[in-house]
Amino acid sequence: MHLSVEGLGCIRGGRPVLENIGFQLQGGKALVVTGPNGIGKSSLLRTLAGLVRAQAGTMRLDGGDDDLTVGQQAHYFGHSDAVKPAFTCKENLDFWQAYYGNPTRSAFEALGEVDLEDLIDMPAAYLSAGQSRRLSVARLLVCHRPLWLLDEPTSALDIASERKLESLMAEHLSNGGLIVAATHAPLGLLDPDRLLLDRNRTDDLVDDFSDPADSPPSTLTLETDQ
Ligand SMILES: Nc1ncnc2c1ncn2[C@@H]1O[C@H](COP(=O)(O)OP(=O)(O)OP(=O)(O)O)[C@@H](O)[C@H]1O
Repeated sequence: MHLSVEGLGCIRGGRPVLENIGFQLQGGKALVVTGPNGIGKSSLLRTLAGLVRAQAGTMRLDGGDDDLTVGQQAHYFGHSDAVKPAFTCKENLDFWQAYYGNPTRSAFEALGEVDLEDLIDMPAAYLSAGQSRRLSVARLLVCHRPLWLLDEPTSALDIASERKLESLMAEHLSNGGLIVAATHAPLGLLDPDRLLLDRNRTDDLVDDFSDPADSPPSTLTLETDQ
């Protein structure tokens, strides 16, 4: 499987946020996306997920399902946990499994992986921030989707849960899956490709009060091991 992104651009709030972003990612590899606040890391992940419209460019998952978009073949793990508070942990995972299809682990098994099995019948509203994040991690495990789009996945996780996420990401990659992760923190991924989003320093041309986030990232550094 191979993810190919070329010339990708998106507009948010009427302003260009991403322009001409491109990268290639082989199955079994992770791409770590870094860059300063507001540069467009989350926007890139949301565009890949199909949650923000691509204004320009193409994205393709070769070796995937030609009838599905890239987003339909991806787990999107965003800043907010995709958790329904009135549902129990099991009901949340059962919902996603029924919605996504391609079941892999049961809710009980997935909760066991993130050490939440004792809370299987607890309404998600009563979970702590870290427990809710772990429930979101469990969502990745109940259905197979080859591409994981992870936005700051370790936020709110304790050290043990970070280590667990590391091993789950490694397992996904060793099964030929792909990961695109936006992060400010090390994720413990072995030998990932890297994409740095940055702007050219054209501050002389910009008045003192303009927000640097007003210009889209125009410097793109891509390091691959391919
Ligand atoms: N829903 C939205 N509507 C309009 N503009 C948005 C929206 N979400 C983000 N933006 C703008 O898009 C730009 C990129 O934001 P984005 O969240 O992608 O950055 P980021 O690199 O992920 O930042 P951070 O490191 O702070 O998470 C910012 O200028 C932001 O103001």
